Amino acid sequence: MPEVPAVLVDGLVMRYGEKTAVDGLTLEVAPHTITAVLGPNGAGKTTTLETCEGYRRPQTGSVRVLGLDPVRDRADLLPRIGVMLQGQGAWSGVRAIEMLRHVARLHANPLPVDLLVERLALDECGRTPYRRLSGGQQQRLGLAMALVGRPELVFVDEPTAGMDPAARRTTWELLQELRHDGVTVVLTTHYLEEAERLADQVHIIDRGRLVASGTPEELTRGSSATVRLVVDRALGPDAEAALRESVRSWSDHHGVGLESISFASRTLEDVFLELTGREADGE
Ligand SMILES: Nc1ncnc2c1ncn2[C@@H]1O[C@H](COP(=O)(O)OP(=O)(O)OP(=O)(O)O)[C@@H](O)[C@H]1O
Repeated sequence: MPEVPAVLVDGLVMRYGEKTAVDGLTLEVAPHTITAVLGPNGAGKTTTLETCEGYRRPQTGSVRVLGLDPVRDRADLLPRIGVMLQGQGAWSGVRAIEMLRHVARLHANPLPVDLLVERLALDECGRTPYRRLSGGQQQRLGLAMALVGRPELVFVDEPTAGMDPAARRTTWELLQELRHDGVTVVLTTHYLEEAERLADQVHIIDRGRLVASGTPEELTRGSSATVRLVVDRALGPDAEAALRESVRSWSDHHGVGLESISFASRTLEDVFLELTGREADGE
């Protein structure tokens, strides 16, 4: 028997007064995958996620999460899902790690708090009251709180917004490890690179409707206009000149106009991570 979809949104319509935020949205999330929901500001992503999390009741259509109704079956569902909200709600005066320990105690079989503290470098903000944490620290704490209960499914709304590049990489690694361990991850993001790197499946929504679905490869396949060549070592000036010459002669031969050729040894992110003390992943 095929496994139940981790999330099934069917004909969902959500309105705020006159404003239709979600307009007949249907989408499915396969278990044990990372699915990215993309869309411009106001597309209805957060509203959809909040409905899946049981914070809002579908006005029209239905939502099933792990086969359950997020409102009616909330008590059964809550221990099985992790939620990282945008602008994480937290008690402003509570210290970061106390809060994480508190959330851990609410779960039957929590992850060791110290492990999360170490992975997400939360020790640097352990005694700081929540309201004094930087935006990126609040995000990391929010992620830790979403994961501490060992959920089967996590909803992460713009998980890396406001994170520095090192924290963003750690978050990507953590999300990939979760998928490897069989957890389903549903994320929204405005960083297309994030979706491209992480997601098995991408849903693009606009004005509350699904406009495209597919793997990143399926969505980006087509005729190529940008060709990127990655070589395994730094090229000296002679090798660069020879490569330029070969490319020019190829383009003359095939009648293809060249708009630019550029050479770069590292990305700005590589330089940043090197200078701020964390090695790039060697990718
Ligand atoms: N509580 C609310 N009351 C009234 N309108 C709302 C409310 N929440 C969201 N909206 C409106 O519904 C639409 C969808 O909002 P939503 O937050 O779901 O979009 P989003 O795709 O998550 O956007 P973003 O990328 O900016 O986070 C927007 O036009 C927004 O202004």
